[in-house]
Amino acid sequence: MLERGKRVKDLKLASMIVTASEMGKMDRRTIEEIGIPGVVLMESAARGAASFFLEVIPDLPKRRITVVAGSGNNAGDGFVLARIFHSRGVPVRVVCLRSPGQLKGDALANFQILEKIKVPVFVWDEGKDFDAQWHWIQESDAIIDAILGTGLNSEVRGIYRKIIDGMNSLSVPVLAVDIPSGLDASTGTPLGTAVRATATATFAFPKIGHVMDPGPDYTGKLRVVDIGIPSIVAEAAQINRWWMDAHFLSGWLKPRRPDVHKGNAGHVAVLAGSRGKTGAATLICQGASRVGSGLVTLFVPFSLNPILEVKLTEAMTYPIAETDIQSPAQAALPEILNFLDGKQALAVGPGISLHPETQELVKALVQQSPCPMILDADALTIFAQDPELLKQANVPLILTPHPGEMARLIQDSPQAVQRDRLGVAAEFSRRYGVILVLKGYRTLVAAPDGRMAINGSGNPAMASGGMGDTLTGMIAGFVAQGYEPFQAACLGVYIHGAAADRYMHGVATRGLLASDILEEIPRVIGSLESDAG
Ligand SMILES: NC(=O)C1=CN([C@@H]2O[C@H](COP(=O)(O)OP(=O)(O)OC[C@H]3O[C@@H](n4cnc5c(N)ncnc54)[C@H](O)[C@@H]3O)[C@@H](O)[C@H]2O)[C@H](O)CC1
Ligand SMILES: [K+]
Repeated sequence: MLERGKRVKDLKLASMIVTASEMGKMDRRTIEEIGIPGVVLMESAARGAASFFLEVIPDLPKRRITVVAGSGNNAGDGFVLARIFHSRGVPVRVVCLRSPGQLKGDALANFQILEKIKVPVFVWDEGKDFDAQWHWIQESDAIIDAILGTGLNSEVRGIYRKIIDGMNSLSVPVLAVDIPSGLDASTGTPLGTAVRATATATFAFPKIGHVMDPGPDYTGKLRVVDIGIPSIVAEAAQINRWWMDAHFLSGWLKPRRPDVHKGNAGHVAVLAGSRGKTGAATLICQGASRVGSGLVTLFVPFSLNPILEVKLTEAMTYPIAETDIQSPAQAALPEILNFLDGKQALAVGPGISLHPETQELVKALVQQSPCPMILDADALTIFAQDPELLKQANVPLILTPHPGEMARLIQDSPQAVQRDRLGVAAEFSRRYGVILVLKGYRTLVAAPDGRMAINGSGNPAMASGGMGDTLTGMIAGFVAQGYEPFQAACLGVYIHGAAADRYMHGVATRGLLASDILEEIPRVIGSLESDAG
């Protein structure tokens, strides 16, 4: 879980997720333009890391701690940590993987202090036998990884690789400074190899590498340590990538007016369902109602109407013309368009089938709908052949693909999507001018203007049919209540996962039904409303 530093100044800033280079620029501006010396940042970083590490391993002071250091400022943080523990009488020692002669600046200054206070330092000699030196690290009860941080710039090889792999083979907790060594801070990909940390203390802001797969497997428990980067520097960085949690969304939910009524709390129209797929339509409608929409109407193929009248209570149904496979027919277009006048959102897709007539109906709706549309499931596949058609919309579009549907939309493989989730989502959103919700572990919400939100809620129990339908309805519900499409998508995505978290808290990692989370949705909304104070 992502834990916040104690002093959260600006919630939006506290939710920023940065790349290595964005962080490096903020460090440099803080030091060179604002005038906070690097050693002060280094001291703050190490002291924050020390207190977090002591929280994670309370008996740390009783352990033989080895700081394994590289050659840059990540090592510098490690040297300060060694000094902190040494000053508390902890049997700490330092193993330098590079000659101290290569150290410079703040790292060298802190290394020289270690020498003066007689902290035991061992300098690894690559010319000597590995096993004869390995005991310096092996004889540890805890290891602090200060080898590489955001300065990683190539694949880890040679002695660094051997030592990192060796550390990973020990059954000793490894506490990472800033980023597990070897993990690319900007992507979450290990470059050759990476430390599998028990916990990571990172500085100022979480990095993409901490939260995007497989980064969390290496990061372990994460704490963001506030080291005093001035908010003027963070704001000037104009980062538009955020971690989505209650902090980030707090204040987004507009208070309900006392005189609100079902006629002015948003009317969601839904086009979903075909023979054998009536459950999807049901879940969309219920998701939309549960986030607070005033009214929900489901367009349903005529012969299925009696079924949906039984399955739905709060939502109304509007029987429409159907094809020979009981899916929505093209002939339904005029009635649907006429009904949409004065409605605030149209959700389309789950279970409607790929019947040619249904495809033509959906394409016509994208061109002519008077209200924003949320496209999911079959509606996404319909556009996979020709995503350019999405540009014909005169209203905002929100697309909610899972990786397989995303792959079809970009004519590539799901593996290619998963290899670069942020890049694929951002590029598709920008190119077609749509809000793109790329579902999966750490669902992403991308906007054409470059905004990107990474979802922090949700759990593996959500891997079950119907979850996406519920989400589609929730997002449509927030659009219908007047939230800007990016915000509506963020609220839907975060609350959807948080509702699943609430329901499954302490239960299991499986067995969750999409309908189970419906009752939890207002409880999550309630906690966000109370957060807003
Ligand atoms: N975020 C902050 O406000 C602060 C961060 N600090 C720490 O500084 C490091 C970044 O330090 P930097 O000197 O830029 O780089 P590293 O220490 O991460 O790397 C050292 C050095 O390693 C070499 N290198 C790069 N890739 C490889 C490789 N594959 N194999 C071997 N060697 C490699 C390269 O020469 C690098 O320069 C940040 O993580 C924080 O820990 C500040 O101390 C406090 C403020
Ligand atoms: K590190």
